[in-house]
Amino acid sequence: MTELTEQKIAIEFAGAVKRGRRKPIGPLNLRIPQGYVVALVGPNGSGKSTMMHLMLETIHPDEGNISWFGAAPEEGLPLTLRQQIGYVPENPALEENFMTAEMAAKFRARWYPTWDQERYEALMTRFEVPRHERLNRMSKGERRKFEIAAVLAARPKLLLLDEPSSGLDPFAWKDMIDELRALLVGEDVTIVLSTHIVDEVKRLADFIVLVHQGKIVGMAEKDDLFGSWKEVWIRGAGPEELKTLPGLLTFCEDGPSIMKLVVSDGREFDEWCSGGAVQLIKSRSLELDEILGLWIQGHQPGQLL
Ligand SMILES: Nc1ncnc2c1ncn2[C@@H]1O[C@H](COP(=O)(O)OP(=O)(O)OP(=O)(O)O)[C@@H](O)[C@H]1O
Repeated sequence: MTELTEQKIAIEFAGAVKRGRRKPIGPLNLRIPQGYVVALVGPNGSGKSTMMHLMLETIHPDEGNISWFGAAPEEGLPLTLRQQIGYVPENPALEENFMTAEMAAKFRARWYPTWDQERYEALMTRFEVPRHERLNRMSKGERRKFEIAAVLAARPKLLLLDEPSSGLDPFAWKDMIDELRALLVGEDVTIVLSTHIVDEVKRLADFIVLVHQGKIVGMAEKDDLFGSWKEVWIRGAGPEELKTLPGLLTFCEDGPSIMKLVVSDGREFDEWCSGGAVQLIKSRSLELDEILGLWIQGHQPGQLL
């Protein structure tokens, strides 16, 4: 993709800090490129939902600022922009609890000028959501399906999804992924997604932002992250020889004269290996949780921040 500096930016955090948490969240510095899917990942309590609320302006930063599509209006988010932001919260809003899905959809149709009733109907049918049930009487998954149908029907320019698949059965989960992917093809929409589901990251995200203890550890392109870090087993090199291996992250002995390594750049490793003295026994790509673990420890993947 084009360099991030040349990209249009949907949301920018510039030194934003939110206090009043057990630990302050921030300072956050982040540029979310327009038209891409950015997955916020990180342990529980690291600050992902707080970042969503800052992006929605349901809370304000105590320091620094946030801008939307290149503007940081002093008087806050203008109505016209608010109406272009769709949000699926981690826990559904209480205000709509006593409405049926139909009533809540009517309410939202008035709020969003881009509301697409046909799309809403099609999604509700596809998800098999009971239309005349009060939202607080729905199962957790049914309620979540309504939230997703309603947020997609609003055709937002910026879509904030806080653990959207929580409570969804695998069929509905696949439908949701398909719908989100379809949305990305046809429209100039930016999606920020907070998730703990590896498959969701793999299937949707363009970029991954790792959040840890209220700080942004970094932002990387998903394909770079998944493609390059590898665990390899070799014979014929000890700790001394390994000093010459570029991109070595960790190593340990794993049997007689066998070393197990994690390397950040598969190609550099292949070149290093091709000298002849070192024998490659086997290799595997790291899983996301392993990659994130190393990243939190301070090993840097190709980063954009
Ligand atoms: N309304 C609030 N008032 C004060 N502190 C809060 C509030 N909401 C969250 N926190 C605190 O802020 C920190 C970050 O919470 P946040 O919900 O943003 O994390 P998260 O990364 O979304 O976690 P999870 O993965 O569990 O959803 C936590 O220490 C939490 O206790």
